[in-house]
Amino acid sequence: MPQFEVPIAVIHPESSTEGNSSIANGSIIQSDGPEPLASQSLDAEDKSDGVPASSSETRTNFLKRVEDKCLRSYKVLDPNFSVMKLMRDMCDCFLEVGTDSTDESQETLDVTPAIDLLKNSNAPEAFGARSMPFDPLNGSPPQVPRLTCTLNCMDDCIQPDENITGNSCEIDKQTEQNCLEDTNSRSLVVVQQRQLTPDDIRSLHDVNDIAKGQERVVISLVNEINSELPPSFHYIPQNVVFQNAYVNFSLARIGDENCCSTCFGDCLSLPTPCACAHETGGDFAYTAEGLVKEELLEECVSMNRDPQQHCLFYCKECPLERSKNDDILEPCKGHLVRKFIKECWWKCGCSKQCGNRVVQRGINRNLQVFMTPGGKGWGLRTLEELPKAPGSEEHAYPVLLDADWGSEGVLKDEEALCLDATYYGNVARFINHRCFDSNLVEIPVEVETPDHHYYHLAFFTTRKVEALEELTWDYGIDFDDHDHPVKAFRCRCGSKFCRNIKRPSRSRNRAARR
Ligand SMILES: C[S@@+](CC[C@H](N)C(=O)[O-])C[C@H]1O[C@@H](n2cnc3c(N)ncnc32)[C@H](O)[C@@H]1O
Repeated sequence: MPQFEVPIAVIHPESSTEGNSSIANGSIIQSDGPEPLASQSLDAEDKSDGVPASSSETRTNFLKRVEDKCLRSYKVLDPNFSVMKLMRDMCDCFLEVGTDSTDESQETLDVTPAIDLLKNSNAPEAFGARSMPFDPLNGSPPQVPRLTCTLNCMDDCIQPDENITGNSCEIDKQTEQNCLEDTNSRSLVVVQQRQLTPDDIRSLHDVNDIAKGQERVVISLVNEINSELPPSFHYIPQNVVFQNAYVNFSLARIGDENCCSTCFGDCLSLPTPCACAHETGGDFAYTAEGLVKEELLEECVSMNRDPQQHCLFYCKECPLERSKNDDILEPCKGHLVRKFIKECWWKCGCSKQCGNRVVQRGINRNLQVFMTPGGKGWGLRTLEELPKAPGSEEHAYPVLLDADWGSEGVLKDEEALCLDATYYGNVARFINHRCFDSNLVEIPVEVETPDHHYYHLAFFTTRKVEALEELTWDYGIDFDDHDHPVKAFRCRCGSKFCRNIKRPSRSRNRAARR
């Protein structure tokens, strides 16, 4: 059973969850091209006679770049020659020229020769525009520093903001013909609306790798459904403590009984399991292939699907109930006593490649963020077949780390932790909910500290998952609990066990533990 640890998020006190439940719409998609330019407008007028010297220079520079590119790319123009590619190259060149330039006075750059080239090319296919940076704050259509890089002649056919989407947009042959026939407006437009703030830049998404190289694998993003942009958030591969969250890591808290300082190499190859297997009953949680062992996995799946059959504990004063705005404090609805996995950590003597270090090594599966066709927004899918139980860590929908509340007596509000990937998170923030028969199950994993108060939530596949299948997780939402600090949505999971349609009585208990 393979594992992949995904979600990473910001840890904050549970009480600050309120108001964070919705994920901001709109975001930035950044192509692998250059960063947004300083003020540049490449307008439609033919100013070949009166262009300012700086523009003339830029124009020459631009044309040379296009020519160089064409020479490199189109030495032999074969029957498959694509105008689309040429258009993309043109956009690239504009961006490069604009980025190179420091002259803010230049406002126009005539590209008539390039468009003439297009006119003469008998373009066999539709035009397209590249993905561009977008407004992370306001969503679509983009409002902030952005590049609008498109043919003016498209304006008659398409609203300007429709020209650029998260991916690319196309216009039909008639539109293309109209464009080619339009002799009055034949240039590219690059418009700057305002300067990017450092925060804008940090939250730009690279569609080729939204993790920006911070994971062991690249994680691409595609939208084949509509023009919606990904939400604005900062990708972080590790949890970060936010606000005044009560998280205390210290070597001193890891006692000798909780680590294997005398181990060497791979703990899984020891004839007798070391101290790090105590948490899982004296046997390691993982197989030599890095998968969660079947028995543990089945138990965790059963716990999620049928919590009533498992041990629940009830807080004297439940922080979850306290966080609701009710006048009367409702009794605790119960929390599952969960199974933990404990990995080897800093104080252990084994190697970093030890088989009892899986979640801490990060994502190693080929995953992709994609726009779901069923109205659930963005989702996460695997690009490769996953056997039962590959895992990945941490996540998205705000989750209470309540697995050990029972042993903590009366918990102060600031001690109750919540994983929230609304603004900072990893790819697991895109995992959508599926009632009951989801293909992922979450298991708490200790990596830094043995206190069960702070832990990672790792996702493991509950069955074999086909390539391109969406990865889903049962959030355990009680769709009828309107007081819950994290507001539910209208579930479109498509499961025949969907609790948003017919709600079995057990769901209230499930929801209560999150
Ligand atoms: C953790 S995010 C998942 C990623 C999200 N789809 C997005 O586009 O960013 C959780 C949100 O996704 C949507 N969502 C997740 N599962 C859903 C489902 N089964 N039906 C409808 N919406 C869902 C809800 O809006 C929910 O608040």
